[in-house]
Amino acid sequence: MVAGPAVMSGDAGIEVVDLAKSFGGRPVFSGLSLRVEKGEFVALVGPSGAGKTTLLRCLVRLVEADDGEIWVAGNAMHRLGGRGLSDARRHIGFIFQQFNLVRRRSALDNVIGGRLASMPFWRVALSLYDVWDLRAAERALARVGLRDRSLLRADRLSGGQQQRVAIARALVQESSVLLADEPIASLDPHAARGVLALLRSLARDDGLTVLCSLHQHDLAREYADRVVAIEDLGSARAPWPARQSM
Ligand SMILES: Nc1ncnc2c1ncn2[C@@H]1O[C@H](COP(=O)(O)OP(=O)(O)OP(=O)(O)O)[C@@H](O)[C@H]1O
Repeated sequence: MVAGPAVMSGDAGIEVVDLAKSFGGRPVFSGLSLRVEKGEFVALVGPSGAGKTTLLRCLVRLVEADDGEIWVAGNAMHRLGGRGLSDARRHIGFIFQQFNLVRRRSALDNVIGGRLASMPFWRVALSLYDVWDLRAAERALARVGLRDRSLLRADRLSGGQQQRVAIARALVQESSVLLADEPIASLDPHAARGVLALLRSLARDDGLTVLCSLHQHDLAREYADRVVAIEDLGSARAPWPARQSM
């Protein structure tokens, strides 16, 4: 990894420089560079196996890159460790295809879960949240259009509503960057459009930086400010035969 200042002087929301990752000696990508401006909604497309999930996970160091620089919200993620890395991750929202909600807990409880890292365990176990946390969770649910669903159990909500709860959980972390990995893959077309419209609004109206992997190129073009193909970002080399299946 390249040495450098711990805080980026530029103003990108996300910047990746010369990133390389292989698994067991098989390269997924190398020399991959990407810049996403603050407040920009970028859709990441590419064939199955091209490395979209790997790239998103590298950004938060859930997967360790072999080489390169990773800057997210001004933090040099590639240089951080321990507490510094945890603190940086706390302000990066990660949205998954399968929502990852606690099904038997209310929407509100799930959203408050986004603040767990800053709460003592006993308060979480007893659902003793302070007023500030509650208000923040209610605001986040209102922002995603679910003010009137806050007390419903997550498994009583539709797929689109569950994904909105997951987005609210990311918002309550005070994230300035949202990483979304196939967030609409489990949704019907109507709900999928609703989630993409919400991500677009969070970028345009709230200034969040959004990087979202998608398979549907038409929806990517319709909703994102910019569509990037992972294979154009560097020497992306999906392990054969994944690229062949396109
Ligand atoms: N933990 C791992 N160990 C070994 N190989 C892996 C691991 N994670 C991913 N890969 C491989 O890396 C390549 C990229 O996978 P990745 O999931 O990032 O692709 P993707 O573009 O997100 O695909 P999809 O669109 O199908 O989700 C694939 O060939 C995959 O098999």
